[in-house]
Amino acid sequence: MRLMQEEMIGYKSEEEEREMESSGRCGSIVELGFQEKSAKVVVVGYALTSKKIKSFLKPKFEGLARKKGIFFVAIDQTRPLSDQGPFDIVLHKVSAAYSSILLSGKEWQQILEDYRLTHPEVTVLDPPDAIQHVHNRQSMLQDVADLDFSDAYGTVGVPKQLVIEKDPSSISNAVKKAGLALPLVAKPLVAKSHELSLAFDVYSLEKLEPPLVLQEFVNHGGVLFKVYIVGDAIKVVRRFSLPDVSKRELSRSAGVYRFPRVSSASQSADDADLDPCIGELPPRALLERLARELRRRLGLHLFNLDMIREHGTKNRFYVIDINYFPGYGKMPEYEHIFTDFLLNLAKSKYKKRSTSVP
Ligand SMILES: O=P(O)(O)O[C@@H]1[C@@H](OP(=O)(O)O)[C@H](OP(=O)(O)O)[C@H](O)[C@H](OP(=O)(O)O)[C@H]1OP(=O)(O)O
Ligand SMILES: Nc1ncnc2c1ncn2[C@@H]1O[C@H](COP(=O)(O)OP(=O)(O)O)[C@@H](O)[C@H]1O
Ligand SMILES: [Mg+2]
Ligand SMILES: [Mg+2]
Repeated sequence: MRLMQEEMIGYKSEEEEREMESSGRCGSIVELGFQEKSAKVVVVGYALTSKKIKSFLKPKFEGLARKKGIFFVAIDQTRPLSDQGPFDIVLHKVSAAYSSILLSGKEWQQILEDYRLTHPEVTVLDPPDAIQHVHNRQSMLQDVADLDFSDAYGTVGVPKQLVIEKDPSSISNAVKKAGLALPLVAKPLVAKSHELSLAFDVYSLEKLEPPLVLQEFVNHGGVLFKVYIVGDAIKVVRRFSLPDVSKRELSRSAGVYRFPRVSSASQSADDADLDPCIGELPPRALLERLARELRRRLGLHLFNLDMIREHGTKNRFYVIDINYFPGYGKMPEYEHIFTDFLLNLAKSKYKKRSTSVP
């Protein structure tokens, strides 16, 4: 059976796209000195790492954006934001690593927050405190747990987990008390760190350094679904993941195995000849509802979910990771999806502004 390679929801037809282009752009009207005539354009200020600029602001993407009237302008973090632009949209990924040498991550976050409050006409993608919420592996999954998602298409939960703040010697007791089943995945509490350990006995976990999240390992046939969300649009791709651990293997193994970074090494599984029970994409209706709920609860437009299907079940899914502003450059057709998203955002803001004028 040939599996559908990818699934897109909320994607516009070329006709709609042309219509949008010819209907004139929205957002603020900016006189750009380098253009012959004044034009309605959308100005997007960005504060991203050089790694992100390289993977996301690719020439093909910037070229398409320009054609649609979207211009990207680098933000100078050493100058007041109000003196720059004016921007319609500010695109950023908040983290200590993204601040300039003159600013700490916290200071940059405060600058963005103040700017957001004093410039309601600008859409700051996304609010810094909402991003912080998914920087911690405990709080990131709380909304999925609270959602307790279940419908005709399947269920979505989070693996049973436990946070170890400090004192590694208490781990074995804490694990037994919480009733977590082996094997366990240990992840740094801060989502920015990607080192991962797989433990086959509780005592070896005491070698690890808290703060940690300990999570039950869920067998999923070695395939993971990356669900990319860009506003209302969703795109799903398959990636290879950690292989299943059998009962026999578990009973014969001990110790803890460390992996420097599983996800970045994992390859696309879209072209692999997979057993459909493992590789079939999560139902589209389920993803639409889940994404809608999470967008609202998390207050984010730009994120992805790492989802797995419990091996042997029809549609019992777990969300194991949420990433803010992930590697969209790896998402097929991101150029069209992202530019449409930016145009729609500017358009809705512009509409709101013009209707609120007395
Ligand atoms: O750079 P990429 O393409 O590997 O993107 C990373 C993401 O990969 P993905 O798109 O999910 O495959 C990656 O996702 P995973 O945590 O690896 O699942 C993170 O979002 C990472 O950001 P950070 O290091 O946590 O701040 C992302 O890194 P940054 O590009 O934001 O530095
Ligand atoms: N509870 C789990 N059960 C099974 N596999 C897991 C679990 N948690 C993580 N993994 C595997 O480890 C990888 C990395 O974990 P993840 O939580 O996504 O962290 P990162 O932020 O480093 O990507 C996942 O992509 C998946 O392959
Ligand atoms: Mg991940
Ligand atoms: Mg992650």
